Amino acid sequence: MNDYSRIFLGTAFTSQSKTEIQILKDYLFCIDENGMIQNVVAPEEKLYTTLIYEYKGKDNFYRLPEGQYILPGFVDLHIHAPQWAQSGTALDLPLYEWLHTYTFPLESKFHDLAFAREVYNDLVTTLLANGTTTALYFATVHKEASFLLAEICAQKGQRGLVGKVVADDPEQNPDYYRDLDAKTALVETEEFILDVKKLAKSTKQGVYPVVTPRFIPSCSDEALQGLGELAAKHNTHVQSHCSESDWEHGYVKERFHKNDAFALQDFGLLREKSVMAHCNYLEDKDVDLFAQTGTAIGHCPLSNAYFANGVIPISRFHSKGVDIGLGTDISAGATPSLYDNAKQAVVSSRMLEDGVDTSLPPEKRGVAGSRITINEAFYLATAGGGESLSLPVGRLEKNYAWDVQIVDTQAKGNRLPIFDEKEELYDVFQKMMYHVKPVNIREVWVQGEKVHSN
Ligand SMILES: O=c1[nH]c(=O)c2nc[nH]c2[nH]1
Repeated sequence: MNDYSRIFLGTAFTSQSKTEIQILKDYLFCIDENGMIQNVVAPEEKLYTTLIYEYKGKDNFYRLPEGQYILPGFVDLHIHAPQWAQSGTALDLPLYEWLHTYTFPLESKFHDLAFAREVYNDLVTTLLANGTTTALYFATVHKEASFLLAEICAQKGQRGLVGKVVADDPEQNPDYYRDLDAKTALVETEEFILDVKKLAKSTKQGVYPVVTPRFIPSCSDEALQGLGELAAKHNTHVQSHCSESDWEHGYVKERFHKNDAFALQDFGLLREKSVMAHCNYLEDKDVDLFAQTGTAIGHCPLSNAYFANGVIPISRFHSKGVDIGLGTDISAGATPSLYDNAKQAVVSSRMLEDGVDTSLPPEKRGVAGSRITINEAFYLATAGGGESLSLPVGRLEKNYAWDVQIVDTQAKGNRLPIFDEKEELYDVFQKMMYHVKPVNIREVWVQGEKVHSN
């Protein structure tokens, strides 16, 4: 007698490699009490009929209806939770002005816990409804409100990795929104790390504290150094922005006479569990340093269209062995959906390959070899995100967490354009990646628990 806490029978899609999709037609997924996938059983295996015989008709046996499919839950590798309150506005300014005119004033309001609760509750619910089961969040400089975000993730069942933002440099941050000084920032960061680690003990899917220098321009040397030490001492994840725009990349070069990657490395901030957002201006030596240290890139294609002043050569960086995942970068990217960002990642890569200035001859217009496919974008949103965080999520395989979204291609209100019962499953997959909306996402599961249904 097998003893699984749940068994799902359905057709699923998962990454086989960075560029290939594995189609698991009518497979059984056997989940244990810790919410981990214990077994993945193909119809041709002997065990298949035994398991169906044992579990069919029981409450813990789930057979997907016709037209529904299982995808891994998405991993949002870069998102500013407080900025949900301004999502869709103010995208007409360059980064520096956007931060000072709109973003810092908004984030400063998160000392108000009632406001923070309202925004964070709504955001976490919205992300789950969009199929995002894991998120790597920037909160604000406020320790209590940042902890509240971790608590809301814990309550709602999302795997949240949360950073109390550090921004202490009085030259670069307004008086109304910054840490008092480096020492206070470090003390509060350490308290935050310990509080979230304690919360994690009672949270099935896990919540994680993240050391979060906003970006080099926001932080003093003392804060950057201390944060590197805290990350090592408590073995935490680290996140920041890196080589993000002409202005930011230039600022770091002027201050340290080197690129962001090497400056961050000097402060101990490039680690196996580090994720750096954007990274559009990495040179080959920076990419090699990322690969050596295990640092990952959080690719945010929609945000990049507004603030990066260029398209990141994601295909080249991927081929150099760096882990890469996908981020919404709310609110510089104005959508909570990683489906939208996956599509944009493909589109941006195509524009980089072909070029955009039609006054140039075709052979001079673009950067050859830059395109990625929707398979690769799916990989970034799922397995790539899991690898970037060193967590067993983003794949439908034994010993991975049961973090999934169940997608209904026939949902009323957004029926996908599938007109042939015998449509190739790979075509169904592509149509899902291009057409799914929250209305299609029937259920979301994290660590073996249902956290959203529609
Ligand atoms: O897209 C961005 N959003 C931010 O909030 C931010 N802060 C520094 N650099 C940033 N980039």
